[in-house]
Amino acid sequence: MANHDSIHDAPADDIALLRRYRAAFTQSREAILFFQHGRIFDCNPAALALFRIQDPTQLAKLDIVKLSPPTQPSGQRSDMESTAHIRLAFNTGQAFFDWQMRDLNGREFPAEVMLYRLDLPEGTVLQATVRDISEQEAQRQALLQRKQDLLEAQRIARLGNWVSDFERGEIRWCEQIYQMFGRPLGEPITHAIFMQAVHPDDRERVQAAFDAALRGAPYDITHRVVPPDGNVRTVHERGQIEFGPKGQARRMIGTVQDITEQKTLEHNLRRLVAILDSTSDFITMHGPDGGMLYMNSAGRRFHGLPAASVSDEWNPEQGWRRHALPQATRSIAETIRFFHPEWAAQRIEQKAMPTALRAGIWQGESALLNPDGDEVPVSQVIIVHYDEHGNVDQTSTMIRDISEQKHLEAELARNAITDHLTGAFNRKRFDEEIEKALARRRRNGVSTALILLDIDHFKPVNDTHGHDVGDQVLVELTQLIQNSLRVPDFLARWGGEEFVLLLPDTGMSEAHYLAERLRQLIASHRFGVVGTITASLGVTILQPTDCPHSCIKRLDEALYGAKHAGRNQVIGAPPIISTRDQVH
Ligand SMILES: Nc1nc2c(ncn2[C@@H]2O[C@H](COP(=O)(O)OP(=O)(O)OP(=O)(O)O)[C@@H](O)[C@H]2O)c(=O)[nH]1
Repeated sequence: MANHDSIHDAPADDIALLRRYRAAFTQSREAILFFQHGRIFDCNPAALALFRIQDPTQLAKLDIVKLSPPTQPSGQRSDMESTAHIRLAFNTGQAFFDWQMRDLNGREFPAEVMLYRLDLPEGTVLQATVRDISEQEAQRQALLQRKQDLLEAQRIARLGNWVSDFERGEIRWCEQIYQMFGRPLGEPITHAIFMQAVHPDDRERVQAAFDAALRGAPYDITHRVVPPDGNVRTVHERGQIEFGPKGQARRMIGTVQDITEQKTLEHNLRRLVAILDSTSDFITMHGPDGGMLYMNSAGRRFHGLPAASVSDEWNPEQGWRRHALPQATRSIAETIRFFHPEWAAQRIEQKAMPTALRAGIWQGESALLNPDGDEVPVSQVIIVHYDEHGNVDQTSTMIRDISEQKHLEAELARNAITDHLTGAFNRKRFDEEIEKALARRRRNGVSTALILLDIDHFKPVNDTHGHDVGDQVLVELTQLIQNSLRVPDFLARWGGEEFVLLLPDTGMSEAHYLAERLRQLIASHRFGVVGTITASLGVTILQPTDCPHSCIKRLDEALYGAKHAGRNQVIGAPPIISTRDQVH
């Protein structure tokens, strides 16, 4: 603009040419600037607009350095960098470079700059063509970001994509696949290299799937890969073939997903379920609403439900599935009533569940109903699992049939208080009973009687027939006595061939009468090969001042009296009354 007057001095053709150039210069959408010694002396309207130069007369004062920020994105100082480019343009005639520019309003933008050295009659000047590439740059950045996001998403999903271009005969893997297959990044890939990475045991299957895909079948296969580090991974591959117009396979596009962790989890879970299924405890799992999701084999056997395999009950996509479980197990309330007797159901609802929900676990005893409706005692553990928000996620129960244990416990308890040969109570139990009887006597004055019974001449029975026969006599005698007692009467083996009876609410004459009846019963009974035997009996009643020792002593004395008086008789103490003569 500063030099356009010179056009008038030129010949006509040149003038026409110059006008054309001038028009092109003026209308160019690219910013064109001329400068010399660092000062701009001409520029086109596009440059004025780009650099927001309002007043063209300012141009002459404008230092080229003013159109750049002090430093470039690279961190270099703009003045030093630009000097280098200008020097290059001077020396070689041109210099192309990307440059961060700044307009007079202070907006910075990236640009492509082309510097040309123009050797004109009036001296050497530089022409700068500046193209604002901020939009392209923004697009490039957005594209780069999208690519990075995609890579990141693929990395998170452990997903890689590949293309097999049959026409060009090349396979392209994304970075993820190189990593998954443990190949050096950028290595040219062939089908052979891919197959080499596939686990040897899976190669045949993968090749068959690939061949089928070439014939149009969907390529969808899970197989293992063995990277050079030897850490076997499991991948899921999916692919799709693109066919050309003549039906020829052009290329195949596919994805590879590393599902090693998922597979490991799946395997572990299957193993755990297998363990759950092999235990003899009954295990159930319930969803957040309490509906039953799973019952292990032991539970199914106990309740007479159809057996189930792990895959019937669980799969990786759907989790637990209610396989062949009764309708009535869809809610917690129904489930509890379905499996437990009423008292246990109430205990679980009112105590067990509230405790488990509060503390995460409850353990205690309850009972189950077997398919015949019989009650089976069980020990039960209820565990409540919570999710990360503190909501109930699942409830598990572990139930153990303790009928055997209960039976043993009862037997042990019985053994502790009974004589193992005769089944009568033992001395220890009698000691407790006499204490209670004495306390009762003192408290309410009700009479309690004691009878001590000793077989006469038992030694010869053993000596003649052997100890086993002697034992049998003791057992039979116990039965005989037991059968003639009332419910509250108490029989214990005092020791050897001696038995003691405690008879609540019984006075002296009544006790005497019973003792006499027993004596006659024994004397008239035939004890197998032994034939008949007799017994001597002592009788007494508890006195308010008695202690166990004093009453037993009295009883012992009465029995001694009966023995001394010739055996096979009843003696009461005190007073000493013999009844043999009365009965015979
Ligand atoms: N078979 C058997 N015999 C027992 C058992 N306990 C004690 N005896 C026997 O009972 C007999 C008791 O004998 P003694 O105390 O001499 O009295 P007895 O022969 O019954 O004579 P008197 O009591 O004086 O009439 C002994 O031979 C003991 O071995 C037992 O559990 N089984």
